[in-house]
Formats: sequence, C-alpha cells, structure tokens
Amino acid sequence: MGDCFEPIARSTRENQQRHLWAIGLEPRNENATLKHGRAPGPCRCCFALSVAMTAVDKPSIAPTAAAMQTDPLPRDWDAIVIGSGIGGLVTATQLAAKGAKVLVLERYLIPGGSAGYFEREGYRFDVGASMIFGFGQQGTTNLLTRALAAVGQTIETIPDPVQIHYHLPNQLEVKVHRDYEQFLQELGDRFPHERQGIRQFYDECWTIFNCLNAMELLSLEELRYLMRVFFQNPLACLGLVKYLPQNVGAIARRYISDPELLKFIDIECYCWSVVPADLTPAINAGMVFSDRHYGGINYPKGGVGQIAQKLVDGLETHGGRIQYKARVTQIVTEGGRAVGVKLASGELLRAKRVISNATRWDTFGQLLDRDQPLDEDRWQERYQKSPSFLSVHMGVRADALPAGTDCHHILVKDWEQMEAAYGTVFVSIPTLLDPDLAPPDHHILHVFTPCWISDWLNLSPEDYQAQKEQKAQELCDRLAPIVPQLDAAIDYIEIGTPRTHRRFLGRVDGSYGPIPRRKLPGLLTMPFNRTAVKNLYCVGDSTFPGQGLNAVAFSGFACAHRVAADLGLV
Ligand SMILES: NC(=O)c1ccc[n+]([C@@H]2O[C@H](COP(=O)([O-])OP(=O)(O)OC[C@H]3O[C@@H](n4cnc5c(N)ncnc54)[C@H](O)[C@@H]3O)[C@@H](O)[C@H]2O)c1
Ligand SMILES: CC(C)=CCC/C(C)=C/C=C/C(C)=C/C=C/C(C)=C/C=C/C=C(C)/C=C/C=C(C)/C=C/C=C(\C)CCC=C(C)C
Repeated sequence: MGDCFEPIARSTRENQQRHLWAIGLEPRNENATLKHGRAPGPCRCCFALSVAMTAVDKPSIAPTAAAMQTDPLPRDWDAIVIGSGIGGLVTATQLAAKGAKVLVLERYLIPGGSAGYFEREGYRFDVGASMIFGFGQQGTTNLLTRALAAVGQTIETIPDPVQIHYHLPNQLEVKVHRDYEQFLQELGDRFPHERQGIRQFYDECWTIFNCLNAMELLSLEELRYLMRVFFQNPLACLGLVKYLPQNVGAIARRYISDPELLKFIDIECYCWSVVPADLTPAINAGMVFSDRHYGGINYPKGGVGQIAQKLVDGLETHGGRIQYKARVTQIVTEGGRAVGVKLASGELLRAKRVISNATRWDTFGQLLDRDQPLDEDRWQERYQKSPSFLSVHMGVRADALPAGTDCHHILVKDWEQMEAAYGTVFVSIPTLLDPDLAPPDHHILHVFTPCWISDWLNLSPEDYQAQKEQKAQELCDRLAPIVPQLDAAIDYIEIGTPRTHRRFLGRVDGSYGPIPRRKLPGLLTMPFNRTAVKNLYCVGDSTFPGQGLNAVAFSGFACAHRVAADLGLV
C-alpha cells in the first residue's frame, strides 16, 4: 500500500496517474468482476487509500515541482474553493489568472469530481459521461477551451462525427450528425410531414445560441459587465432576456404537432437535463442543440480526466494551490460572514471569500455552521434532487462491436418509461475516438441508467452485491441492438450504484444535480453565485445554468468574475 501513501512527495501528475478511482469498491473491492480468468483488478493499495480517505481524512498537498519550491501555505487566502469539480477548478484558475491567492480543497485523491477517471487493468474509465461540449475553436461559448487557455493550457481533442445514435420505440433510429443539414435531413426523412416544423424549431434554438455566442460570458450579477455587453450587443442581450424565462417544450409545440416527434424532442432534452422539454430551459437547449453542430462534440485525448488535470497544472503555474484528501466539514462564519473552513483533520483555514463547489444541499444542509438561509428553503421548494445513476463500466473485445458503431447511444424501449428509473439507457464507447484508453483490440463500454438511491439502501452486503449483478445483467441484455454478443466479449466489468456516486463524488444521494419540481420560468429561478451568506459563493451544477461541463464552466467564469469584482481585482 506504500505507493498510494506517498503523494506528499510526488507531483500532482504522478499522484493522479497512480490513482485508481474507487467506483467499484463500494462497499468492498470484490465488486470488480473479471471474466476469462484474470486476477481481480483493483489494487489493494487504492482500496486502502479510499478507506484511509474516509476514515483518517488527513489532508495531503500534492504540489508540482514548481509549487514545492514555493513558500509554505499562506495563512490567509483571497479565496478558498471547496471541491475540484470543473466548476470549482474554472473558478480557481480564473481567479489565479487575475492575481488572487487561491486554495482548492478536494476531499478525494485527484481533481475532477464527476469529470474524473479511474484505471483498471489497462483501461482508463471516465467516471461520468464522455460527451463533451465546450471544446470548439471559435465564438465565446467554447468555455472549456477558454478556461484552459486562460492559464496557458491546451488539450488535443478528437471530433465525434455523431453526437448521439438514438434507438427509440417504434424502430425510431436517428443519428444526430455533427453536420446540421445531415441531421435535419435524417429526422425529416422519418417525419416528412414535419420537415418544415423541424427546421423552424431547431433554427430557433440557433437564434438563442447565436445571441450567447456573440458576447463575452461573465457574471450576470455584475452591473458594469451587464451594461458593457448591453451596449456592445443590445440585440443579443434582448434576445436572451426574451428566452431566459422560457422552456423549450413550448417552443417545440409552436412548430411541431406530431406526438412521436414531440417525444423525440423530449428525449433530446432528457438525455442531458434529466427532465422533458416542458421543464428544460430554452437557453440550455439552445446551447446544446446548436453547439453540437458548431463547436461540435470533441473528446479530450487521454480521457475526460485530462480536463481537470490540465486545469490543475494551470492553477499551480499561476500560483494557486490544491490540497487533496482535504474534506471540508464546516464553512465557518463570523458576524454572519463566511471567514474560512474547517477540515476533517480539525485544521481551520481562513479566506476573504469561500466558494463551494459542493451541491447546495451539501453546502447549506451539511457544511454551513448556521441555519440554512430562507433563500435556500425557497430554492428547495422549486428544485429537487435528480436521480443518480447505475453505471456499468466494461472492457470488451473489439471484435464484438459491429463496424460503424457510433460512440454515444441512447436506448428507450417504451416512451412511458423514459423518465422512470432504469427506463433510459445511455452508452458511451470513448475508445472509438481514443483507442489508447484500452488495451489493444479492446474497447471501453460505459453503460448507465438513472435510478434513485432509495433502491440501494438498507441492503445487506450480499443483497447489495446480488442486486448490482442483477441490474447490470439486465442493462447488458438491453444492449443487443448495439453489441449483439456482449456477454461473451466482456473482459472486465465494474458496477457503480447511487451509493458509489454519493461516496466518491461527495454528492448528496449521488444526485446528478437539481431538476425543477414543476414547470418553472426557464432559467430565471436558477441562483447565480452569490448566496445569502456574505462572502460565501456557490459554483457548479446547483447554480445558473445547471448541469453539464460547459454549463459548470460558465458558472466558474461567472463566479470568478463576481468574486474578483468583490475583491477589487477587476
Ligand atoms: N458530458 C458531460 O457534459 C459531463 C461529464 C462529466 C461530468 N459532467 C457534469 O459535471 C457537473 C458537475 O460539476 P461540478 O463542478 O458541479 O461538481 P462535481 O460534483 O463534479 O465536483 C465537486 C467536487 O467537490 C468535491 N467535494 C464535495 N464536497 C466536498 C467537501 N466537503 N470537501 C472537499 N471537497 C468536496 C468532490 O469530491 C468533487 O471533486 C455535473 O453537472 C455533471 O453532469 C458532465
Ligand atoms: C443586459 C440585459 C438587459 C440582460 C442580460 C441578459 C443576458 C446577458 C443573459 C445572459 C445569459 C447567459 C450568459 C446564459 C448562459 C447560459 C449557458 C452558458 C448555458 C450553458 C448550457 C450548457 C448545457 C446545458 C450543457 C449541458 C450538457 C450536458 C448536461 C451533457 C451531458 C451529457 C450527458 C449526460 C449525455 C450522455 C449521453 C450519452 C452517453 C448518450
């Protein structure tokens, strides 16, 4: 177990490369199952480490060589960021680039949160989805490209020619091609009577996207910025004002009446917002439905985990620091203002500003040292936790995949079940884009489906294990349209449940994020970054504009801008 217990002396990069994300180690590592007689995969040292992390909670700093030569930790930070999800890291890097002294505290061993990775037996698995927006080269909505560039980093990416291959009820097979016209043609061929409505609907989404993509994207809580963008681009601003309170379902029904096509628009939304079109904000739909054809879906070479790693590299070269195995247990306030945080080790760290990348439920329900502010009660009355996921990570023989298989798939058997637990199946095969993530002649298959943590509580270890295996088998059986002989081709399999997501991502109930309890006015009721507690900010998917890497990157840009303005740095 020595290997993993030496991160203090290692560079961040080495620490991360040695790490194995412990998704399958819940509650113990025997959940990893290998077929074809290879020895069980997860290494004992990492199991020990994951246990050590929760049991001992002894923080360790994993500085780069450059950072190791710098001074010891300052006593007073300009900003402390709780959590190194992409929202937290974009905030931290933006602040560091503006000259702030920033410390990121991460409870886990590597950065990235749901955009992290883990390695087993020569496979590098993405913890979350592998469908990445925000890596375009033009406009202003390419927020991942921009966040990296701001701290001198770039990532090689691989373009995905098809965003999603849908396998839907009534043999509705549709591919969302990167080429917009090809996509419209294919969908129109299936619904020829709606050809015009289809174009009008998606074109209106482009109108939204073009407004966003024409302006600098910063904090909507900063009046000087709002005035500047308004004078620079009044029409785009007014366009966004118009769409902010709208959901996309109403826009779709303006142009489309075929009920099956409206169901298709629902799954187009559900697969990233986890709610149907009537509950999905129009601005987010405008982003997703257009950017996939503009900047495109691009996979980072080396896996999704590269994004967080490069942001950390950029943070450290700009004087920021990150501390791993540093679980924050309390946000400390004095006189009603946030003044610092307490770690599980008992250490108290002070900062002028505290920024939480944990979910709002965790931030205000668990971490804040005083009663939850009334604003949060109101927010919880409007938004609820989305389900979590059952995730099956597999290594499979390459010859099992038919030629021409696409990277991302969605399967729904029965429209009535689309929103039900286990109703929609998501599939990512990132090795079709980056073969280096698996051993030669093998692929990674990440299959996941929404489900609630309540299904996985109060089970004995044996029942928990048996339920995992049963549900994973049911999921695999549903993959026949994509991988006909899957069972015989599996080389490695590991199953994560909502409990795994809760434990290793630190997300309440393993939730994917907030979803509206009922129809709300678009994005209008999503909170920005400031909170009711002075000097405490939130960032990530429980802030405007919600889930998604590009969305939380926006939230990071906005949060850093607001904090920098409050610190007098802009
Ligand atoms: N394809 C995609 O678009 C894609 C892929 C992966 C992830 N995602 C999205 O990324 C979004 C999540 O990003 P995010 O930035 O909001 O957060 P996150 O949940 O990914 O990261 C939060 C981080 O905070 C850490 N943390 C939580 N509580 C802590 C505490 N008390 N002390 C120290 N650290 C703590 C966690 O360990 C984690 O690393 C989700 O919306 C998800 O959908 C999208
Ligand atoms: C001045 C005046 C008067 C006024 C003002 C107005 C204004 C300016 C306004 C503004 C606004 C803004 C800026 C807004 C923004 C927004 C944004 C940025 C948004 C974004 C979004 C994004 C998103 C939503 C994304 C998402 C994504 C996702 C979630 C993804 C996911 C994925 C998955 C999960 C899938 C998977 C699948 C398979 C596997 C198949």
